[in-house]
Order: sequence, then structure tokens, then C-alpha cells
Amino acid sequence: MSGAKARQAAADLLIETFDNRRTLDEAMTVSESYSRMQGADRGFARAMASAALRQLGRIDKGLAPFLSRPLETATPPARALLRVGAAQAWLLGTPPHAVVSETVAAAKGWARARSASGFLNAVLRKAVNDRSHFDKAPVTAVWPDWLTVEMMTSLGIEAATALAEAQSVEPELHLTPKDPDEIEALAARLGGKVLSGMSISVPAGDVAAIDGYESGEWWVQDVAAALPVHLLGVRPGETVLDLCAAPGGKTMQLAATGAQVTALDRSATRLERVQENLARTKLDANVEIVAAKLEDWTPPVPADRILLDAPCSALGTLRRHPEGAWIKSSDDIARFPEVQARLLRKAAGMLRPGGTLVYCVCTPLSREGRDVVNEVVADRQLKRVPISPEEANDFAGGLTPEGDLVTLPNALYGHDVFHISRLERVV
Ligand SMILES: C[S@@+](CC[C@H](N)C(=O)[O-])C[C@H]1O[C@@H](n2cnc3c(N)ncnc32)[C@H](O)[C@@H]1O
Repeated sequence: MSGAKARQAAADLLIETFDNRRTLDEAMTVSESYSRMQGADRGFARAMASAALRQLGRIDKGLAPFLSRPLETATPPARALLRVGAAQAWLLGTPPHAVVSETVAAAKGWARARSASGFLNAVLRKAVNDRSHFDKAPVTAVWPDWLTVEMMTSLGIEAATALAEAQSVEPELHLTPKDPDEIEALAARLGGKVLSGMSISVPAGDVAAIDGYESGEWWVQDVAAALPVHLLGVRPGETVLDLCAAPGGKTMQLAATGAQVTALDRSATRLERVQENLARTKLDANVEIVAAKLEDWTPPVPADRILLDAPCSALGTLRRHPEGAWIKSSDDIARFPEVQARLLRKAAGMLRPGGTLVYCVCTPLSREGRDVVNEVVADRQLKRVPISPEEANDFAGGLTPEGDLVTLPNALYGHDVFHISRLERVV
């Protein structure tokens, strides 16, 4: 019976994400059936939900020929159990008889899904023997159609397809060392691989159980997320504003340079995470924390350097949060460019003439990256300082004609997509 319960828990996670528009992390905290899972069942429930979300659009295309009416018309529990069944059969290698019997048993033991058990049985029996429609679905069908159009408009067909492909791989964990000089020794100790001279890649797992967590020798940060601070070129003693700081991955990098850092964020709750992170890594001495909206705050003196890691659609992190493709809408995304341009203009006014500002967003969409910077640079207060191929290192393939960097997938390792622009205050 525990196998059936795990399938029910996985389906409940899918309902909480897809139907109730929560992130998978939030779903895992609110789902009662998932919270009752323990040990291997809990891990399996999470794996089924995660695999289904990672390839959701392709799974739906793979199921469609076995349905007499569209999947959208099924009840949420029936739809979720079908997706969980397909994820087991086509992605997790679960034996066909277990896929059918345990998923149908999950429906029979779940009042909301009981009436669909015959339908599930009929569809899953066909699906376990025929994955051809799933295999034939385009790689980009991992996203809803509107998002595929957005991605292709910004990146072109080839890069958008590579990004969709990258999403199908379970991501590893990337760690940033507190002391960059220790990166090789730390990687050897953790059995990890050094990426781009900045980060260490280790298999995903319980973060707090990894050697050096308690002593604060590293923090979790995607290798692409570590680039903006490197490109800011901070020197010890300089004044640096980290203007959208929480949860603080980049604040720790800035503090580790020996600069005087002000970390500002509008969310007092999220700033608690910054404080915890700085305390764990013992990097709190040179950081002042400010809870304020960027629009309402003025620094005492203009800063030498500014990092603006602006709020964005986060569509560059879908490999770690694939549900983002389904819980966001094009309307949600349309509001960001105006906010980003407003924050960038305000940040520019806080920089000393000749000072450097790095603007970054974890999204590949040009309208949140290139277009925002183009709009603000037209005011002539800021000018671009193009990023060189040497600085871009493994990511040089993502340098744009304007000298911005979009960290597109490379053949070396998986990573998030950031748009990064480096700017200098002219007047
Ligand atoms: C992309 S996250 C920053 C991630 C962070 N830099 C890091 O590396 O861990 C964006 C942050 O901007 C903050 N934010 C959004 N609008 C803001 C505003 N108007 N003023 C200040 N902070 C804002 C959000 O609370 C959120 O924590």
C-alpha cells in the first residue's frame, strides 16, 4: 500500500503546483499526503513529481493519443495521477505492472480520484506499452506554447532548444567557496569538480550534511549566479551596494572581497536569510543590512560599485524549478521590464561618476535584459562596459553584440541562465 500512497502524494504535489500555482518547495510544505510520507517513499514521491514537472508538456503530448477527450477536462486528481504514471513509465524506469497497479491503487484509495480508477487503468495500460508519442514530442514542448515563443524570440531556435534539453537533466549542486584560493583543496575534499575556476559541483543531496556547511566554508550558488560579482571587479575597501540582496548568495561573495557592503532588500523576512547566511559564513563584519524599497532609499555617499540583481521572471532557473513554466503566465512576466528599468535608473543615481554597476537578471528574455539596459543607457547617465571573452570564460559563447553576457547552456556542465550587463556611470 505504501507504493500507492507515494503515488497519491506525488499527484497531490502536482495538484499543488500545477493547479494551485505553488512552487514545488511550497507544495512539499502544504501537501498533507506528502508530509505523511517518510524515508524511501518520501524520496520516491518527490522524484515522481519532479520528473513529471520537468517534462510536463511532453508527457501531456505523449498521453493525448490514449485519451478520448482532452487531458485538461479530466479532474485534477485524475490528471495528476496520469502524469505521475507516465513519469514513472517514461522517465523513471518503473516496471510497467507496478506503474499500472500502484497508480490505480492510489486512485482507489483516494476519495477524490476513486471514480477515475477505471479510466486510469485503461489509459496507463496503453501508455506503459507505447512511449512513441512522448518520444516524438518536440524538446521544447517541456514548456507551454506561449513560453516556447518567448524563448525562441529571445534566443533563436537553436539556443532555445538547447535550453529545453538542459531542463530535462536533474541539476547538480554548485557551491561557492568562501576563500577562492582554497577552491582546489575544497573540491578535492568534497570529491567535487571545479567549474570555471569559481564554483564546485557536487551531486545533489542534503546540503547541511556536506562537509564545511557548519563551518561556513562555502554556500550554495549556481555557477552562473556567481559570475555577476566577478564581473563587478570589487577591490578591498571599496563601498559596494547590493541592492536586491536577499537571500544573499551574492552578498556573501561581495563581503568575501573585503569591501564595505550595504545589502538592501524590500523584504525583511528574506533579509533574515541574508543575516543567517552571513553569520554562518562569518562574513557579517563588513555588511550593513537595510530593509527598504530601493525606490525609497538614498545612500549616505555615492557608491564605488553597485550590484543590481533585479526581480525578474526567473525563467533562467527552470532546470531547478521546472514548475515555473506552468505556474507563471505571460501576464506575470509582462510587468517586469517596467519595474527593472525603474530600479536600474534609481540605482544609477546612487553610483559615483566612473563607478561600475552590474545589472543582472536570472532570465534569458531579452525584454528583461538587453532591452531594459538599452532603454536606460539611452538616458546617457550610464554606458556599457563590454564583457570580454576572457572574463566570460566558459560562457563566452553567450556574449552578445552589445557586450552583455547571457549564460546560455554550454557542453561542459549544467547551469542557470543569467543576463548580465556591466555599466559605468558617465556623468
Ligand atoms: C533575484 S532576487 C535577489 C537574489 C540575491 N541577489 C542573491 O543573490 O541571493 C530579487 C530580490 O529583489 C527584492 N526586491 C524586489 N523589488 C525590490 C525593491 N523595489 N526594492 C528592494 N528590493 C526589491 C526581492 O525581495 C528579492 O529578494
